[in-house]
Amino acid sequence: MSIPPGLPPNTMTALPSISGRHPDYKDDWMDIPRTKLYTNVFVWDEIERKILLGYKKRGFGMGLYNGFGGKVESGETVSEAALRELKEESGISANIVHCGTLLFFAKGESCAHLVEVFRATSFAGDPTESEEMRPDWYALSLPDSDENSRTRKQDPFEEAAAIMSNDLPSIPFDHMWPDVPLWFPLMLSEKRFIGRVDFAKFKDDATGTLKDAMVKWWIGTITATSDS
Ligand SMILES: CNc1ncnc2c1ncn2[C@@H]1O[C@H](COP(=O)(O)OP(=O)(O)OP(=O)(O)O)[C@@H](O)[C@H]1O
Repeated sequence: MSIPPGLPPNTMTALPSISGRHPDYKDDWMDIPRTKLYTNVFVWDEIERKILLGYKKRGFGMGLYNGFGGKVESGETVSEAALRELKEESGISANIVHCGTLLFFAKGESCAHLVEVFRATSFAGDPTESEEMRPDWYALSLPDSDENSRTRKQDPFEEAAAIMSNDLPSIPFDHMWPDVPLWFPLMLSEKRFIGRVDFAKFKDDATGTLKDAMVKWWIGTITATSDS
């Protein structure tokens, strides 16, 4: 499948890719009226095997865990916005590296989120709760999938890390945006990725309420040649 509309069109072949759709969704990518630029920063410590996530206390994504980020304000670069939001929401500073570009659109909304994702493994300061986010450390791990558990069992370093594991809680993937498990493993393995996920409201069988579900998605790993 080719790179979805709305993503940087001149990106070199992005391979391999992960794509899928909801069984009840037959349409193509939705038309996006407008796009706003956002940042999202994930900070982890390779040695202590821990990752910092924030619990969103208000507004968009309230009740979910995520990296730290927000809207890019006029006059600032994307990296400046990423560092500002990280500091405002978590109290820390970090050496950030850009690793992904993700486009999210929910049916009926007036605006899509174009999210520039950054990673950092060196940082300064103590995580501090803000009005918007409550930061906490979680044990560094991959989301559960057949693929991940297969590779984990084969990797002696992962096994050793699990044995030495800290007492931190595991990453609450069930209380994060549903797209996170699609690209999180790419981010942790320091790959570069682009992707798009469209959402629509579906009835949640368990609660009977309408819930945003992923209806169409595509994530591609950017090959090394795209830098040239
Ligand atoms: C749909 N799938 C998604 N998966 C993962 N992350 C997602 C996301 N969709 C949005 N995000 C992130 O959610 C934050 C919203 O930021 P948000 O609080 O709205 O921005 P900002 O802090 O500027 O808002 P205020 O106006 O100050 O409240 C920001 O990090 C953005 O990257």
